[in-house]
Amino acid sequence: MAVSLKLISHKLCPYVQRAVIALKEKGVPFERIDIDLANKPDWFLKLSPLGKVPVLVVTTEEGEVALFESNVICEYIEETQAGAKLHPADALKRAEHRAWMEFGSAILGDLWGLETTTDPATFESKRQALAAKFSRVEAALGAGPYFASERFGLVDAVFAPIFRYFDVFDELTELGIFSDLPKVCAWRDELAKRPSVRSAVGADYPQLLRAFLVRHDAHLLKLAA
Ligand SMILES: N[C@@H](CCC(=O)N[C@@H](CS)C(=O)NCC(=O)O)C(=O)O
Repeated sequence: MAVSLKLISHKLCPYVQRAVIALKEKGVPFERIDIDLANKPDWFLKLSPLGKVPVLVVTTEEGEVALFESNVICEYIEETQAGAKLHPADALKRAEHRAWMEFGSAILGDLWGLETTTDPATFESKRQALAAKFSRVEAALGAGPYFASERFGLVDAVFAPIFRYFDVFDELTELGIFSDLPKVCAWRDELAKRPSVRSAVGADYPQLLRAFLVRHDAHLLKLAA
């Protein structure tokens, strides 16, 4: 039914990257348009009710629909596109996976501010909140290599970009979030190898994220110094 898909995006955004991973896993062609979030174009503000990326513009014979909210976009891709199934067939399992996708978004809620804060106390409380959330992830993981064992799915697409964010932090300093979480570490390593993840996140990502941290004079950089 969809005639073309256009993803409005930003290179550093992990919400965008989960949608890109879903599209790549399905092998769906799409156009990616990066915008400057510090200077949002008017055409984008008209499309995006919250002024946030990603937005997936779906063009059909009937016209254009702009979808927002990354998890909704991922679900739309799963429901409408051929290719590998990214959700379990069982309704209860599928609901459980959707809950963990939301949990991934909650982790990003704690992450925002950790990378840009200049206040050590805020930094420490966010670090602890993240450590607590990842210990819940550890308890939820099975034998691996992916969230639902052998099959890569949307929960993996949500967490892979989150782990790539932490990879950059880990090059700077030891945050101690993953040290006692062997299943999380194994999952993180496995996801980093996935071709869809590598192409969604991009080889220039660490460099761009480091430049972002410098621009914000992040506390993280002071820990690393
Ligand atoms: N709940 C949204 C969050 C998206 C989001 O926060 N995107 C950030 C970039 S990573 C954004 O567009 N920020 C611009 C702004 O808030 O002005 C989703 O899942 O799509």
